[in-house]
Amino acid sequence: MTALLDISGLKVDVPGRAGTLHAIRGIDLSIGAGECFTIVGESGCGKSLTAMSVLGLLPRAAILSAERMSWKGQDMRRFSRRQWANLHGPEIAAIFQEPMTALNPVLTVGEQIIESFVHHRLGNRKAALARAGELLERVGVVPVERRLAQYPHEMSGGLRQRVMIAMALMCQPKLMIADEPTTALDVTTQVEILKLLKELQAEMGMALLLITHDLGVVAHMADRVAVMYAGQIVETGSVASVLTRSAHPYTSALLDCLPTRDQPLTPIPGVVPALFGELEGCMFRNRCRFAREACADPVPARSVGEGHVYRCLLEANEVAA
Ligand SMILES: Nc1ncnc2c1ncn2[C@@H]1O[C@H](COP(=O)(O)OP(=O)(O)OP(=O)(O)O)[C@@H](O)[C@H]1O
Repeated sequence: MTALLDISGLKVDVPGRAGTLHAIRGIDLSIGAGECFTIVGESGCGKSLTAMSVLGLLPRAAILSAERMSWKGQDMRRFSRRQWANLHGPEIAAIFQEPMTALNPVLTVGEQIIESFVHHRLGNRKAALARAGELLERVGVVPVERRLAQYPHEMSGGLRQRVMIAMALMCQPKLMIADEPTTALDVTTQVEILKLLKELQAEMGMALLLITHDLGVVAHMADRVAVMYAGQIVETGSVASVLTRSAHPYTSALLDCLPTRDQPLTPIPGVVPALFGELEGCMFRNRCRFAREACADPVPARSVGEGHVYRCLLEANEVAA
């Protein structure tokens, strides 16, 4: 299968007063048509900057480099402003944690939802409104006529996120990036929105890059997963393999801290190290119960089998043992 998105050796540095932050440190990522790929990890590990890199929307100060970064075979590193603009909507669309920041408070939902369809000349205003109506109906923002005339603040958080989803689907993107799309919502609404996203992904045949800090979400939604820690992918593979045969102590620790009925959420002790200066060896070693001296040296990538890869000195079955 040819990948839609194919990235290798992606790095993002953010220079600042305290020095240069090495926020993303050489990650590889490939997403095929129609698949659901998740990136999971704790706050600050670089998930959002990865999404922003793919969208060409990094903060101005950030410096991106990559050995390869291609969209359907085209080199994204050489994209002009116009090419990025052409990508947003018909190729890649995105939804974020807080829809209110993405929606314009002074425009009606109707005005905003048709904007990219009209901008990309996919049809006139009437065709755009017809498509918006169909999509709003599909995502459950009804009655459509009334909703189109409303302003974002007149809707609940869950409804606003549904509007964002409909808006992202207007130009039939090949890939939807959903960055923590349900984190700001209550638990019941979270489940509904995730279910909706999964259904729409199948109906529209689009790929989904879902960013989350929740391995439970990964288990329900994804085909493949990349576990990120301190700007690197420490383990990746099919969800079935990574969740049942986790080989990296960080993945295993994330799985152990999932809340259950009898056990409340238990955080992983310790904190993510600051990503400044020379960074050698495994970044998880200061929190890892298996850490040894050699963990301060560069860590090779090892295979568990069938595309399941991890970066650790331990043998694949040692974490579970
Ligand atoms: N605009 C920015 N300027 C400076 N540093 C930034 C900027 N955006 C992100 N960073 C830093 O880059 C690192 C990665 O941030 P990122 O937002 O990608 O993490 P994340 O995994 O998405 O976390 P969260 O789940 O909290 O959003 C963090 O250390 C963060 O402080």
